[in-house]
Amino acid sequence: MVLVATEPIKSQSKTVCVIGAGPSGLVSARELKREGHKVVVMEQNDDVGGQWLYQPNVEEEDPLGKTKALKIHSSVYSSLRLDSPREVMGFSDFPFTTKKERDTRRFPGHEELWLYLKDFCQVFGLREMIRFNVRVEFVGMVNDDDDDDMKRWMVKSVEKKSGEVMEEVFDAVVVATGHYSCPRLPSIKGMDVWKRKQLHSHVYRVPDPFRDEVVVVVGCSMSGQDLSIELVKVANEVHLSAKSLDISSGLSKIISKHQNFHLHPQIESLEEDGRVIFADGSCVVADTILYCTGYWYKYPFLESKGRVEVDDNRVGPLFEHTFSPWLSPSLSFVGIPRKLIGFPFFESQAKWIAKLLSGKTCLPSFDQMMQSISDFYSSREANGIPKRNTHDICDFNYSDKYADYIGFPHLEEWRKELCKSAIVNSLENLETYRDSWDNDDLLQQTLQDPYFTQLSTP
Ligand SMILES: Cc1cc2nc3c(=O)[nH]c(=O)nc-3n(C[C@H](O)[C@H](O)[C@H](O)COP(=O)(O)OP(=O)(O)OC[C@H]3O[C@@H](n4cnc5c(N)ncnc54)[C@H](O)[C@@H]3O)c2cc1C
Repeated sequence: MVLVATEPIKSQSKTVCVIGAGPSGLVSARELKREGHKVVVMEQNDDVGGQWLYQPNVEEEDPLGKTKALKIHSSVYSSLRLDSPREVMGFSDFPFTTKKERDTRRFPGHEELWLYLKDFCQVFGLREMIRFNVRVEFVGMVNDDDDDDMKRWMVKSVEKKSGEVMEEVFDAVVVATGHYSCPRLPSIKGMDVWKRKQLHSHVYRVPDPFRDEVVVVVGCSMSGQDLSIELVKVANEVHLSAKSLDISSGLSKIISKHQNFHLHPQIESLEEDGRVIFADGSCVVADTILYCTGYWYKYPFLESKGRVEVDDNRVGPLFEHTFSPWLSPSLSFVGIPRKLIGFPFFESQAKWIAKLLSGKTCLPSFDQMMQSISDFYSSREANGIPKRNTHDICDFNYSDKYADYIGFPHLEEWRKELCKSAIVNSLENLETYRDSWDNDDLLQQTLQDPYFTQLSTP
């Protein structure tokens, strides 16, 4: 498509509020700083890392996450290891290499990624831009009636310890608040009358509380599989309820290895006496139901007057999952797409936003952005992809197309190959794929790539 660009914005340096100091917010702060913008990052936690800042104490959190204000951001559990090899995860000029006396595994535990993000902050001098323990409670336009393309934004925040409220106006806001914190629950008959323990994986940390229990795990995606495999070692029985019984051979192998591990179809109903009845008529009396059923996108602080809304987990309308046609370039979102190689993609989003704000590039016209969004929705619908999966992008061509908008290099072929290889391995050898790598040639080629020998400089 030939794009008719809107006028580049005039002034070079902007005041920008980035909300969130997870991977998306950190790389946004770096790119904005590099472009000469004045950046304030507001982070509700007391350190950087987002999901990767492990929060072990979940006692105060509502186990089903139904309450309005969640206290805990991270959904990471103690034993979690990355599901993609470390080599594919790093930002373009800051490889996620191994360090002495750290977790040097190819699929390291979560703490290693948190340390990588802390190193990233240190090397690029990001900490001084971050206000910790500051929660953003309101973001709204201050000049909505103006025709001015460049809206300005009121950001109201609360310092969590002192309760001090701040109101500030910024030229632009980058929303980088993540989307794996607000539990999404299925609607199951009898859920409200089932009196035993029900919780969402958001508050699962360790297997011990489930020792000797009968546990029903609902949902068979990565967390559902990982947690079932962990629980089967301590629980009396684990019953995994999946939408489809057509599971990977890797999962089948594990189920057949354990006599106390059972696969079921979806739950039909929950009964007051503790029974869980499945769609095929089978039934168990369970102690606990653990919902591994995903998360909602949520922006409770954002007052966009209907210009960006979440409808059935679609955040929109957003051009390329990043820009609202009405509110760009002063309002943008980083980190919305799921299932792509995350960090390099967040980096390309951040670069685009930073260059737009400094007027070095521009967006297509309003009509073109709306048309592109509409075409995208139609093509997803034609392919039978439900609205709630709008932001699931499993296609490397998409990240390449995205990179082309700003002249960011395409993902290296080795990254794509490593990623695909890990997926194939996990489908076959779910229990062992993180520790046994059967494609040594590919790995050797990868490690010779200049990416791993370049120096990371701010
Ligand atoms: C269990 C689990 C396993 C995962 N495994 C992998 C994996 O193996 N590989 C992978 O690439 N990805 C994985 N992910 C995805 C992970 O979310 C991304 O890697 C990454 O953390 C997304 O970064 P982000 O910065 O967009 O969001 P987050 O990491 O969620 O960071 C958002 C930040 O915004 C802050 N924030 C939110 N609201 C506010 C507010 N109102 N005011 C101030 N601050 C706010 C939060 O405190 C947080 O620090 C996993 C996710 C989960 C839950």
